[in-house]
Amino acid sequence: MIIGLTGSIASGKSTVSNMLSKLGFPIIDADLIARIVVEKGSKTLESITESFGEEVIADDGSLHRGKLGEIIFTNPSKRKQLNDIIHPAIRAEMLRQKEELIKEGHPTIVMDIPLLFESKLSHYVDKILVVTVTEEIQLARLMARNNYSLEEAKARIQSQLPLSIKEKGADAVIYNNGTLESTEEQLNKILLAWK
Ligand SMILES: CC(C)(COP(=O)(O)OP(=O)(O)OC[C@H]1O[C@@H](n2cnc3c(N)ncnc32)[C@H](O)[C@@H]1O)[C@@H](O)C(=O)NCCC(=O)NCCS
Ligand SMILES: Nc1ncnc2c1ncn2[C@@H]1O[C@H](COP(=O)(O)OP(=O)(O)OP(=O)(O)O)[C@@H](O)[C@H]1O
Repeated sequence: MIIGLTGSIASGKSTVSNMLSKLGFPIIDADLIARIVVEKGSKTLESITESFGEEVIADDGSLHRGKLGEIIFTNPSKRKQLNDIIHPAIRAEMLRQKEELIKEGHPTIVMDIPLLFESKLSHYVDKILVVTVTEEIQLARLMARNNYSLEEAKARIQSQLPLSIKEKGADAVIYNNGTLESTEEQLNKILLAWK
């Protein structure tokens, strides 16, 4: 069984993914892959530089994530431009890792994909688990975690589909507004039901 773990920015996907990892499930992490495919010297980083200019490259030749983030989270057409460059590479690596884990004989695999719905990747997975929070808590946690201003945090939240829509497309929903214990309890119940 392939579990698709999704939600919105700062809703708690990594928190739940860490819990699943501790339970022994192998995790395919789209955010981590997104970092690997743009490493120095990669074709993808070359394409990004061609489209966005040297201003998104740091002094050491690596991607300046802050600069690129400033551009794409406030401009939908630039965001699409980046997605068109980087998403094919991310998808290819996610599928490669999935095949490898299946070959290794893992009965259950978790794919942590923030943009599962936006990128229409539901067919990659058998069950969709959405981690949700209230807008208020999401904003507060995002500002605290990344030191973002209200505007920066809102821009990032608005670059994704609303959580209310993602909840409707879920096989199960974890409400991550309370304690970590409460989140873990919900997760355990869902896993039991899916056994
Ligand atoms: C623009 C980049 C360089 C900014 O890097 P930064 O370190 O500030 O953010 P990070 O990568 O940790 O992403 C944080 C969160 O932002 C959200 N996010 C990232 N990219 C996008 C996007 N293109 N559209 C909407 N939300 C996004 C996701 O919820 C993600 O979990 C980076 O987010 C990126 O390369 N994005 C494109 C790849 C992508 O779509 N990743 C999402 C998972 S496939
Ligand atoms: N139940 C909780 N109680 C308190 N803080 C929490 C809880 N769940 C998550 N957090 C905190 O909220 C922030 C966002 O959580 P997390 O990083 O898991 O979200 P995410 O969905 O993976 O975000 P992103 O899409 O940006 O990768 C983190 O700083 C995390 O420590």
